[in-house]
Amino acid sequence: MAVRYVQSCRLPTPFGVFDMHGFEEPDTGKEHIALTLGSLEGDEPVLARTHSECLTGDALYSMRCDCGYQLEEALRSIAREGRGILMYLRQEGRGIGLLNKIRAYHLQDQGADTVEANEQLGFAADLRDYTMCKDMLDHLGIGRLKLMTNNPRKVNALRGLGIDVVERVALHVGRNPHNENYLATKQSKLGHWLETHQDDEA
Ligand SMILES: Nc1nc2c(ncn2[C@@H]2O[C@H](COP(=O)(O)OP(=O)(O)OP(=O)(O)O)[C@@H](O)[C@H]2O)c(=O)[nH]1
Ligand SMILES: [Zn+2]
Repeated sequence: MAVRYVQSCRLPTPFGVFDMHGFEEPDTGKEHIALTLGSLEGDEPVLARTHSECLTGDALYSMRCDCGYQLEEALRSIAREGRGILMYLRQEGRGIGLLNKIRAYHLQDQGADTVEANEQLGFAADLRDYTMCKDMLDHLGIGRLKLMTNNPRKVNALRGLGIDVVERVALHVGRNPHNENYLATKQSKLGHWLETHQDDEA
């Protein structure tokens, strides 16, 4: 077991009133949450987002990345659908942590791309592990997902954990002059599906 369930409460947002479920990694003390909306029972796939923490984008309006825009769009889409889940995973900076992300951004300010910056700091490009998602989904009784992501590694990682990703929903929002290079590197080096047309690779 990667995480254990702790407690749930209501979470009113501008998009709708979600239920917030708290989970804890016993080994590390790391805390993760899931926001759910509507009835999740039954075989009908659930609209889902696994969102990795990005303090700068999610809370501080940073335009260096697309995270904050994706978070808002995912919550809006779930509210529109009336049913869904957003797992908010505490794996800041693709797993290197906030202060290392600032170190990486400093290198990027001097010309490195997002992958080179991680490597110059001695980290792999992406250190994330999604094992906690399986426990969270099992706890909530969710088996089948329509996953909002542009990241093929995320789809593969979840499928590798036995999670049935039946559909991949593109999440193309927030492109701006400050994240143009970052998005280009995600596409060329990390393999993200970022074409503007509706693609259906997954
Ligand atoms: N190390 C590092 N992490 C970053 C950088 N920019 C954003 N992040 C982190 O990257 C994570 C989001 O990863 P993305 O690749 O944008 O998105 P994803 O979640 O893998 O893919 P999508 O589902 O398509 O959004 C968050 O944890 C951010 O904090 C960066 O330049 N360097
Ligand atoms: Zn971000």
